[in-house]
Amino acid sequence: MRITKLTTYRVPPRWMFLKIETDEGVVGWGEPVLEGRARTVEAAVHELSEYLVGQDPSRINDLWQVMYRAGFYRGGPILMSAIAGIDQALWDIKGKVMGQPVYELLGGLVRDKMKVYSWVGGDRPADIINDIKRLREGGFDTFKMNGTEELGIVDSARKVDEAVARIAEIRAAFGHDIEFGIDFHGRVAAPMAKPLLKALEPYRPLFVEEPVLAEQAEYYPRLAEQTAIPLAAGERMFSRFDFKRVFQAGGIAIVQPDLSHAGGITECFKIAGMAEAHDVAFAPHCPLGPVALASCLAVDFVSHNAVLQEQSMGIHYNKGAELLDFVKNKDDFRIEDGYINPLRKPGLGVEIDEERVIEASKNAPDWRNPVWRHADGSVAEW
Ligand SMILES: O=C(O)C(=O)C[C@@H](O)[C@H](O)CO
Ligand SMILES: [Mg+2]
Repeated sequence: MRITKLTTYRVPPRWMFLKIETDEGVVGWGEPVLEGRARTVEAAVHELSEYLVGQDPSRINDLWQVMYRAGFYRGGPILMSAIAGIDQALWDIKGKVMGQPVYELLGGLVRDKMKVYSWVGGDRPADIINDIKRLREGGFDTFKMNGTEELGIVDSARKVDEAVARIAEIRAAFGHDIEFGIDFHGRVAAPMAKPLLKALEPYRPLFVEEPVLAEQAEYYPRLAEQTAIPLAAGERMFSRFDFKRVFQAGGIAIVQPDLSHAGGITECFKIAGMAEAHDVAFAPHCPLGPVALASCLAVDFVSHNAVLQEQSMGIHYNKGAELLDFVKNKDDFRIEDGYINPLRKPGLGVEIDEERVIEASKNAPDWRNPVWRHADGSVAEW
C-alpha cells in the first residue's frame, strides 16, 4: 500500500480535518489544527506531505521520526500539530487495514468506559451555576471553567476575591456532589498564582490547570509545595521532550497533552507512559473536534493513568458547528452518566461525513481568539 494524497479541510468552528488517501482505496482521517493558526498548520501539513506521498502508511513510527527529525528544526505547536493530525490519520488507516480499533493495536482496553468532563461558564466565567444544573441533567458530574478574567501580573485582593466567590458559589450550590477543575488559562502570572491557589484551597477543586504559563514551568514544583490542590498542565507542551523536564522537576499531578498538538497518538501514548512512571495522571486536552477526541480515547483506553477526558460538546468555542456535526456514527459518542465507551469500529472509530466536511470547508471562518487588554491598554493573557 502507498500514500497517494493528503487533502486538508478547514471547517467551522475552528477545526481542520486531514484526509489521507492510499492506492488501495483505504482512507484515514486526522485533525491537525492549532486553534487560531489553522492555515499555518495547513501549510505545515502540505510541506510534510513531501515525506509521505509514495510511502507505505503502515510504517507509522518511521514516518513519524522522519517528519520530526528530517527537517532539522523540530517541535513547537505548529509542526507538532501537523505531525499529530498526520499520525492520527495513519493510525486510522492501519486500524482499517487490520480491521481493528486503534486501542486493540495498542494492546487492548484497560477500562470499560472513560470519564469525561464538560466546560461551563465560557471565556468570562459567568452563568456557571445554570450551566452546571443543565449539564447535570445530561449525566455530567465533572466540569471545568475559567478561573479568572484578565488578571495583572500583580493584581488586587478584590480580583482574587471575585474569582474565589464564584467557586464558593458553586460549592454552596452543589457541595461535593460535583467536581470541577479550574483553568487559570495562562491568565495568572507567578506572583498571583500563589495567593489565588491559597484562597481557593478551602474549596478543594479537582485540579487547577495551567497555574502559570508553560514557559514558567519552573514554578510548578514551587507552587505544588504550597498547595494540596493537584496542578495540571500540558496543552501548550508539544512532545516528550517538553514533558520530560516537567516530570523531572515534579509539581504537576495531571498532564494534559493535546492529541492534535503533541505529535498525535504515537507521541501521546509515550507521554502517558512517562507520566505513569512518575505517578502522574493523564487527562488529554481536547476542546476540538471528533477526530481529535477519538484519538484521545484511543490512548485513554490503553493507559492505566488516564483519569479524565475533555470533550467539546457545548463548549463556548463551538460557534458554527458542534462536536458531532461532521460525524455519521454519532451514537458511538454517546455520553452516559458522565462516561463514554470505547469507539469499537476499525481505525479511530469515527465515520466522517465527507460531503458535509467539503460543504463546510467552502466558507470556513478564520477563527481567532480575542485580543484582551488591561485597563492601561497593555495586552492581557486571554
Ligand atoms: O480546553 C482548554 O483547557 C483550554 O484551555 C482551551 C484553549 O486551549 C483554547 O482551545 C485555545 O484556543
Ligand atoms: Mg486549558
